[in-house]
Amino acid sequence: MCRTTSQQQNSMGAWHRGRMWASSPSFRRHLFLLRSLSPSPPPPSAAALLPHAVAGGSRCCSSSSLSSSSVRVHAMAGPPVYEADAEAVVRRITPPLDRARHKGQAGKIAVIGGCREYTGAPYFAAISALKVGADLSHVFCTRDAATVIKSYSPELIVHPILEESYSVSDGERESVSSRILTEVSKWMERFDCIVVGPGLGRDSFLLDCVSNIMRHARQANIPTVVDGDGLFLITNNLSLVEHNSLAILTPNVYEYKRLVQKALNCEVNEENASEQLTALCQKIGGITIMRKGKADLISDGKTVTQVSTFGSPRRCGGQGDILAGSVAVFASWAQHFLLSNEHPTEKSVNPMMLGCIAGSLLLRKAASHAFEKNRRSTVTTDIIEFLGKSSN
Ligand SMILES: NC(=O)C1=CN([C@@H]2O[C@H](COP(=O)(O)OP(=O)(O)OC[C@H]3O[C@@H](n4cnc5c(N)ncnc54)[C@H](O)[C@@H]3O)[C@@H](O)[C@H]2O)[C@@H](O)CC1
Ligand SMILES: Nc1ncnc2c1ncn2[C@@H]1O[C@H](COP(=O)(O)OP(=O)(O)OP(=O)(O)O)[C@@H](O)[C@H]1O
Ligand SMILES: [Mg+2]
Repeated sequence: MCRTTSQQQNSMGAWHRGRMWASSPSFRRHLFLLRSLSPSPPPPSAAALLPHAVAGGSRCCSSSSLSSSSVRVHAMAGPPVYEADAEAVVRRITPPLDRARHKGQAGKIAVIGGCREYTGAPYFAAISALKVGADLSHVFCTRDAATVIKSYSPELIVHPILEESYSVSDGERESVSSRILTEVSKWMERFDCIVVGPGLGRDSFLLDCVSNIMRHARQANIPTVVDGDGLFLITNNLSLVEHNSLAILTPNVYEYKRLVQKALNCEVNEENASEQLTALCQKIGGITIMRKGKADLISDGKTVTQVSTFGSPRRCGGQGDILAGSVAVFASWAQHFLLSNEHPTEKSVNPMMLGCIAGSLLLRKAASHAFEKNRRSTVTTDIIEFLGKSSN
């Protein structure tokens, strides 16, 4: 009969415990966290799961060559940036299509935007939120824009309540401003996330009113995605988002440049992209920023991650609007997912980061499908058509 020594028994026990740990849900949750949000060089076993590590926003080595020394070298040029396991993030935070659920439980989103010039942007953001899987999507826009946006889609709930300077006399400003805030506040508590800025325009009176709406959303703890002209607004008044952990900024290349100039008082540094992004998040405090570009670089000032799945070579306007609407839905799903999850490690994950990761991947996949079908004639509506096929 084969007899095992106590040392062998101990090591067998450890092996069994290891196997059980490896197959346990908490181990899988651990791996998921390492793969999607690892801020520092992961242990060797987890390193193998990382598709690749990058520094300064550009790819530098493959997983097989990921060693602590390579990470150290790149860490000198800014914190290492790992490609997020965005597929895993999307799978994990997307709620099941459960027959027991009722309308609203998969999310209620509002877009604050739409003026005389721009009606496409708020429509793209709001309809994308619905197509990603939210149950209700509202748009708060000016009167001029409302009829146009309604005519694009009967699915959207459109509130024609914002006003631009040209339609308000000096004497009316205060009362109109407070009426607008009262009107939006009635709805605010119902929203899981708001998107401020797509097609908002830059009228000073309108932006003052939207500043009040942002302050109200913050008091009500509503996650807020700031995009387009919303970024113009906050760049000139950073206190609107300072230390708001529920704020997500999604700047494009020009919006990022203006933000860096204003907040850091310097120019964009491509060599040290991740370090600069981290510094920007820390300077503003508490917020999450997704710097859009060839790779979407995402940080909350503590970790930096990126999504670089190839989407499409078409750069038609409106893709950022799809992204903003999608991020809003995913951020609210991530918040619900983490709140209903007991695991302590996952409690420390930032749901706003997960929302950005998931939104970025979805847009890129949809853009890729649309380009395959439409080639150079691909436009934003073509991409929206593929949001369903690209999600879970
Ligand atoms: N169909 C629509 O209604 C659309 C409306 N949009 C809205 O349009 C508004 C303005 O957004 P934009 O992204 O156009 O913002 P900007 O007004 O900042 O940029 C306009 C364009 O000017 C150029 N530009 C800006 N800054 C520059 C710089 N420093 N150096 C060189 N070129 C520069 C770029 O080509 C840029 O695309 C936003 O409210 C946005 O949401 C866009 O989302 C696109 C689609
Ligand atoms: N050079 C690029 N290569 C690949 N993808 C890109 C590139 N630039 C942007 N993207 C993708 O397109 C998405 C939208 O980014 P973009 O910079 O076009 O936003 P935007 O200018 O705000 O768009 P919008 O026209 O809606 O305002 C980003 O998430 C990113 O994934
Ligand atoms: Mg934009």
